[in-house]
Amino acid sequence: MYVRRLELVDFRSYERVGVDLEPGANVLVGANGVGKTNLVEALGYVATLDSHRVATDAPLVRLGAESAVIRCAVVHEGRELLVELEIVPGKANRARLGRSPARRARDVLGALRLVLFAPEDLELVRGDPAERRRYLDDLLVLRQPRYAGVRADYERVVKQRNALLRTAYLARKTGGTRGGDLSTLAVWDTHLARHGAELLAGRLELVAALTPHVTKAYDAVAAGRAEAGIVYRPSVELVEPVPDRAALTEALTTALAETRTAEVERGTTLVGPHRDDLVLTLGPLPAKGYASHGESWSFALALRLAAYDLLRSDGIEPVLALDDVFAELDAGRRERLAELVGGAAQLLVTCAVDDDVPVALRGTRYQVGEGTVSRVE
Ligand SMILES: Nc1ncnc2c1ncn2[C@@H]1O[C@H](COP(=O)(O)OP(=O)(O)OP(=O)(O)O)[C@@H](O)[C@H]1O
Repeated sequence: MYVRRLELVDFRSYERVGVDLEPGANVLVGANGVGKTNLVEALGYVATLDSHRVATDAPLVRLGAESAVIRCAVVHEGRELLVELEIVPGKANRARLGRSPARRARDVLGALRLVLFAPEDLELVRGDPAERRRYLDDLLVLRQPRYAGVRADYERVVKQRNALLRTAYLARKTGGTRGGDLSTLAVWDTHLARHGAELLAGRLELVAALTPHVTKAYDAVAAGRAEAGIVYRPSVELVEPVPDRAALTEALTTALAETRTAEVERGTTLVGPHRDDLVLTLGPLPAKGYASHGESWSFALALRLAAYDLLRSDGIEPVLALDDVFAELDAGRRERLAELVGGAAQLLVTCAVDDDVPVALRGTRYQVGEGTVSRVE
């Protein structure tokens, strides 16, 4: 799979820009702050409907504009598909696939499979569990787009259940009588257990498939230092490593009953996949709190390379984007990384200085200026 063309209107710093890309390596060069990351961020957004830099859509729209458009032509198995997304902050995104409007924006998921590694990914190792849950869920959706619906349903249930618990909590605190009614909580428990089990099952299956790829990728990046592992840590007790949906629903239902008093006391939902973590280990130690800067960086890179490898083993070779990566690496690691990714169907590399990019990856070159991208022949 590769992106043949990318067009942006009012996205980030770009008023209007278009760039034809090539299979193989594409190197986007430009001074700091000219908009290189904005280009790969736009493609990442098409792949996941999510930005790797911001949690809300407003910063993606150019200052002073009302909406942003990302349009890209994706070639897969010799066929070209046009994907268009209009981002309207505060409203649902609009999307087109080919010539037809999509019913929902999430219908575009699966059209572009792209794995992006960026400096922000250090947070995968050092940051809160939410970062690692997002990594897993984005990958889950990239592999099986139907999980976008599962994820959205689960998030909606948690939000509504939390609103109910919070209202009761506040009513109790203020001594009021209104809003303290928890009679519908049992209904929300049922929904939470059902959608939560679905999401949890997806994550557990994903982690089982991903683990050997993470170990292998870290070994390749860090050259035989401690072995890297990943362990899914659920907020409920599981008897088997990958239980079936019914067992997971049961486990969540039991855990909700057990924590009911604490949840009512604290006014929030304390069990479910939104409280889980993916623990990263280096040898016998957790990476978080123990790994050095270089090890953390290698682990974050290994997580992305493992995602790329897993998607590739599913049968569709994804696009790989490396944002500002090479400047962080010493010469040995640069060469090792170049060897690992050199064969990608399409590789997008951003950098401020050409010399940072290993010779083997210097394919098609683009000069990025303020609001412009031009190919260097
Ligand atoms: N919504 C927006 N409207 C206008 N400009 C924006 C918007 N969001 C970001 N920018 C501008 O885009 C620029 C950052 O672009 P980007 O992050 O792509 O830079 P870069 O070329 O990757 O830089 P570096 O090499 O430093 O990583 C900044 O100058 C920022 O002010």
